[in-house]
Amino acid sequence: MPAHATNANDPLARERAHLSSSRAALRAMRADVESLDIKDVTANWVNAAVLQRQIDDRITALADLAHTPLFFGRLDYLHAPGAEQAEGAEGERFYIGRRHVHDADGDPMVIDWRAPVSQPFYRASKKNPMDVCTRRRFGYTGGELTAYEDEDLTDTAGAERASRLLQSEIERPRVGPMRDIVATIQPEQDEIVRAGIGGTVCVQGAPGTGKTAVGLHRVAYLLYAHRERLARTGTLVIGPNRSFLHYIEQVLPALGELNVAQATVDDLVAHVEVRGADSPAAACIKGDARMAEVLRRAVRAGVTMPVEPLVVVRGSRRWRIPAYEIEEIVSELLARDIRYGAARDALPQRIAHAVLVRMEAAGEAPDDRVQDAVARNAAVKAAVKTVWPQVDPAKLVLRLLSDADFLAEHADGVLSPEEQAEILMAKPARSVRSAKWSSADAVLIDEASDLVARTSSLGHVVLDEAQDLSPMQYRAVGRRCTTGSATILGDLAQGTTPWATRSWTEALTHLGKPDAAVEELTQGFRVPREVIAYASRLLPAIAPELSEATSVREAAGDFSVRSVPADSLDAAVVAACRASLAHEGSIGLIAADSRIPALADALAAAGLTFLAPGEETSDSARLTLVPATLAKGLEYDYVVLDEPEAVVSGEPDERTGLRRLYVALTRAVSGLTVLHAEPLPGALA
Ligand SMILES: Nc1ncnc2c1ncn2[C@@H]1O[C@H](COP(=O)(O)OP(=O)(O)OP(=O)(O)O)[C@@H](O)[C@H]1O
Repeated sequence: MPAHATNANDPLARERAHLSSSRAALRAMRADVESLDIKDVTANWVNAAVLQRQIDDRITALADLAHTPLFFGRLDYLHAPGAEQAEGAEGERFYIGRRHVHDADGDPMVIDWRAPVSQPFYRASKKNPMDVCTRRRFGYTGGELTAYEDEDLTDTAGAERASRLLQSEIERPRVGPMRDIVATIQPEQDEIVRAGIGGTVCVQGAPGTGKTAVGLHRVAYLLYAHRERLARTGTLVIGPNRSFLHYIEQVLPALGELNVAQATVDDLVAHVEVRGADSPAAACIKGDARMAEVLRRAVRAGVTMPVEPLVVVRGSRRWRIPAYEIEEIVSELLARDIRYGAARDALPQRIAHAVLVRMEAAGEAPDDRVQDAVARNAAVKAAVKTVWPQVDPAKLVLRLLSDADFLAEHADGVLSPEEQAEILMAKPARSVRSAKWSSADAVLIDEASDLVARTSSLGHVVLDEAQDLSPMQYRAVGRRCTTGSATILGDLAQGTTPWATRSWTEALTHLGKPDAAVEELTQGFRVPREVIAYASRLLPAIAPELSEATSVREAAGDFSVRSVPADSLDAAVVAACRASLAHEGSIGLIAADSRIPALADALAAAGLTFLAPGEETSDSARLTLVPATLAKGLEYDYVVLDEPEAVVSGEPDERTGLRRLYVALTRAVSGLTVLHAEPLPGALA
């Protein structure tokens, strides 16, 4: 590998020249956009504002970030693949980067990693070279191109060699928020990233196998391949909590995608303010898919068959529709698979039609306007109001949860009397506003809302840490992608809710995508070998069907488990944090939620400043104090884990406790120190 570029014949010097001219081209592209004058092309201020926003987004997307290399790879093909594959570029050689860059003539200098021509960069092998003869990877130090590495894919005799640049990228210490992995996406990951938009993909993967990374890159890929369609229909990334969303929020913008919404499941169903909490037993029942049937019955329960005929007066004439005829119309609407609200909206026209039939029979010739007028007639409106009353979803759920008879009527044969008793409010609330709603209640209201009026569907939804969702929550996510597709990411071993997913097939059924393919990722990129082996001792107790993850990290982790006297635990934890701070990278002190106040005091007394999860670590603030319940999905270079037994006993049952511990044990990239005063949980010892 060339050490340093000295002259123009040096390949590294030539690559650097290509880098600087590509950068210049990118600056020119940005300058072009900045100089656009939209005054003359927009008719009104609304258009102007929309256009200006698009322009601002584009200017942001075109920023040349000093520390993110403009290209990270080069492919030399045996035959020119054609401009159609390569963003208009001709020839056999392509530079692969985060974004497309072209010169003043419009000729591509850097090809987007998502273009078809870039795919062999991730997938080609000596066994299947995909018409590529050389794959070149570039190494950067602080934004400077400093190295390259070639793989000759035509040399089928030579063995596949692990790439040093790839390895050093994987082993790089972590600081700050999550970053993209475009330069090093692995073949098994790339298959998921580039899977077609039509199908839903579900990924089971052990901690650190790149599920989150893959999900985010998949959104970026789909936005590239189906830009217009997704601009219309929208994309959404769903994560478990705010701190997690903060941690991942910069990945897509770094890939040039600024318009992907992020939310938690609670955000999606925020019809009411959540101020209460359920017992685990009540939450399990409220999250059970059987609740959908209870709600369906309750929503339609208000529909009553008329007993009186309907009389519509028009001018000097009276038109009489007998009760049985309205009953027929109502029965027909009930039998149809349409939303309660849509059926209610259709009812006046159906009744008006019956009136019109009579008018015609009497020799009149009414037109559409007459039908509309009849539909708006006060008598028709009044009939609709009694026969098919309006449903307020929150009021309906409130009634179900506070009126034992109403619940019994609609849960009959669905929920046992004990289950019904469990979900009834101890103190029935007077109104929707004053009720102490729980987050499971909000999901019920969302289901009821969808029974009344269809929830609009997005083009693609990525659901991360899916294993924690209840069946009712899967349904809530599923109705947001009925006409689109989804990427479901999770790990059954990390399910820490009492209703955690037992099987992906079941989850996908609740989601409404029973035919989705389930893929598995097994190569771990985060956790050192020794640490993952230690954490995997818990697998027989928490997810016996899953196999242990491997680790692609070569660097041996710093790993120790130390027993200390109870009265010196806090001091030992502080000392371990201090020792970890001697290394570069981020440090996470993970502890049972109940231990957080004591540890916060101990850190403060020792003069160590610390952050809360989700707050951005930086070179000057690298220590985060993490309650075990917020550790999911996050990672730190060095982790200090306080008192495992407290993490386990902080949960309602042992299996959940051990799963919480499994999550905490698998956050470390370079080192893990476990400190305990109580005996370690049996499954670990
Ligand atoms: N191909 C790759 N190249 C380099 N780094 C990678 C690659 N895949 C994943 N990583 C890194 O490994 C770490 C773990 O990835 P990620 O958080 O996506 O895993 P996960 O499967 O979602 O983990 P968890 O189950 O713990 O939430 C991240 O730092 C990610 O950037």
